[in-house]
Amino acid sequence: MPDLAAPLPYFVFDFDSTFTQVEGLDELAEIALTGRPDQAEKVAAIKALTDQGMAGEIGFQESLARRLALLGAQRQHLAPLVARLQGKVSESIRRNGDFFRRYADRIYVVSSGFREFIEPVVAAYGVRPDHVLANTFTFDDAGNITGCDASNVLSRDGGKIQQLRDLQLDGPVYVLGDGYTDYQIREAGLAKRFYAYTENVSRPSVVAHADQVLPTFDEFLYQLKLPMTLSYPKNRIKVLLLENPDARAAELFRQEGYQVELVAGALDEDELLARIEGVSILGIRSKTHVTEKVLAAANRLIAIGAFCIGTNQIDLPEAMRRGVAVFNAPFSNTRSVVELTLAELIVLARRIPEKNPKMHQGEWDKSAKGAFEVRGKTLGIIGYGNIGAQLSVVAEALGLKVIYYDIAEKLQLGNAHKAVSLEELLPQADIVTLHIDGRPENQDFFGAQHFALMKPGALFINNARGHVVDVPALAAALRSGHLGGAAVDVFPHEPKTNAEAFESELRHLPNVLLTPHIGGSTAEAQRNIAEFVPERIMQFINSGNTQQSVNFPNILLPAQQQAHRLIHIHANVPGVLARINNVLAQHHVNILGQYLKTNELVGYVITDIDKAYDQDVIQALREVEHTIKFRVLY
Ligand SMILES: NC(=O)C1=CN([C@@H]2O[C@H](COP(=O)(O)OP(=O)(O)OC[C@H]3O[C@@H](n4cnc5c(N)ncnc54)[C@H](O)[C@@H]3O)[C@@H](O)[C@H]2O)C=CC1
Ligand SMILES: O=C(O)C(=O)COP(=O)(O)O
Repeated sequence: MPDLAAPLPYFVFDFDSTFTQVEGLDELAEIALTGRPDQAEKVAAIKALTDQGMAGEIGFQESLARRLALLGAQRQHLAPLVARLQGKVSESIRRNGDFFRRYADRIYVVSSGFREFIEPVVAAYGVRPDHVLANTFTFDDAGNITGCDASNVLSRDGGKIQQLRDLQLDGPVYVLGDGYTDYQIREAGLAKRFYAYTENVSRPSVVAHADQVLPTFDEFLYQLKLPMTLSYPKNRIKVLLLENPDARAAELFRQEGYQVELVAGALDEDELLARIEGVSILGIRSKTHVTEKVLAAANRLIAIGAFCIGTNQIDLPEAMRRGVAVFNAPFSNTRSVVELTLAELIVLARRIPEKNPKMHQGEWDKSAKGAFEVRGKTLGIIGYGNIGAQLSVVAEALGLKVIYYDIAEKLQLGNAHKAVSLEELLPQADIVTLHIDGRPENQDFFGAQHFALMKPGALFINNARGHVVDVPALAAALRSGHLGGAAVDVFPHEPKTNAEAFESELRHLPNVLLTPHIGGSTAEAQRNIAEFVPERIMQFINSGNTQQSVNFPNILLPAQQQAHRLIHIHANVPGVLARINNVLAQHHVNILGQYLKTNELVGYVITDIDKAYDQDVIQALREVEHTIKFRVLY
């Protein structure tokens, strides 16, 4: 870490694949060879030579000479090349352009690439031509690029070392680059530190020699406590994804620059406790329980993503008290559960769970006994939420009569009839299906007295949560023959992974269809969930938007240009907003926009303030009484 009271070190940047995302010569080859049949082959050969040179496998001069011979480029290709490179400046360098303009005196770009394309690209960032050290092309009279100026030290092996010697910089030098030749400057004793820059390409032989690895330029600025655009480097945000959400989720988080770690199954409390430290985003599905103890150990947790609908597995009030926002995917898999339920009620009505295994054993049991059409029968839906209500509409289309019961007032859809109690619904229904949520009060919601109220021969379906049904009572109702059959997708105790055995007293009962909690397990649902949840979480992290959070007051404040955004989460006690605003007033900070919303436990304030503020105000805001979490977003 430099002593920033002293003059800054000199920063020596490589250009190709560091300042820009790509290699200039590779891009030039693509432009020059456009439309030629051998384009792909030649570009591939040039790229291979670039890599060999960068990794130190062949000498730099050999790599360069061989690439130029293959190139066939002309002067007229340089303007389109510059335009292309201007659009391919590394993302984190682009967003921290102010740094380059502000410290232009201390910045050099030293590259074995070519001045003709480097100078105009870095000039837009305030880097002066005399601080660009690079090769130059040679041309023939027809404008063909014939090679490079051989008198330039950078065209030779060890060129960067010699160039740094010639520069005679009068202070410590920090080199940032992706290539072996960048490391060699440090090896030769001409740089104090070498940072392997891996935002665009990571070469093991280079990373192995680095003092530090930089996944982004934000990380460099953060480590050196230099001014930066983001308040925190995204590469420091760790995501732990459990229970196999669709691969798209990890892809989206990685695209955002986060570090992602995957665990195939669920984790129990002890296992999660061992892994939660340092995690900023935890992704789970229905099986991992996020308890008070886990939340207490989660020292960096910002958000939990439930890659499913149910959130009963999360201690939501405790998450709230700790300022951890929870998001789920309330709609993405509802259709899948509806389709499964429809399939099940027909399959049960035809007694297929009994007939199918018999067929596999060679037994031909053709009979109509106990089989019925569902048309005209009554479907009793308990829990008329997103799934229950959608099922109601589709079931009516099949010719079922629908009766439903919900503790909340719900709009009845189609010709569905509302029952005021379970006692009213159960004796009327030929098929009863549960779609209530798994809140703790619903533990053992449906028991022996409810099965007794059902019609003899009626069917029972539970695709909601295992613990809402008294399973021994269900087994007894099936064994006694009172119920005609059941389909069950969810169980009080479910295996954590596919490697564990499934135990239940429902196994081996007649006309019982058992499925391994697959109500939402379709390609469509999983893909939708894997897009929806990361999007919500990233919106929360980047802009403070808590829309559709399960446990946080929902706020959406439009982004303000030229503002800093402060996020303040506090215990919901009187006077906190006044205290926040007192601190801002005392520090003469101008508020550009502000929004407060509270729920029973927490208050959530987004404040946009003027660009100009001193650092003391941030500390003072952190110290406001009853603060749970405070973040500067940008
Ligand atoms: N098997 C699977 O793979 C899946 C299971 N689920 C489960 O299905 C549940 C329901 O999902 P959604 O319809 O999307 O949720 P939702 O929240 O839209 O609907 C739940 C409804 O149940 C009602 N309710 C809750 N407790 C009740 C009670 N004791 N008596 C009567 N009504 C009650 C609520 O008022 C609400 O209207 C989820 O919470 C989840 O546990 C969801 C998706 C997939
Ligand atoms: O969405 C839900 O609540 C579900 O029960 C689906 O759970 P899963 O993602 O399959 O563990």
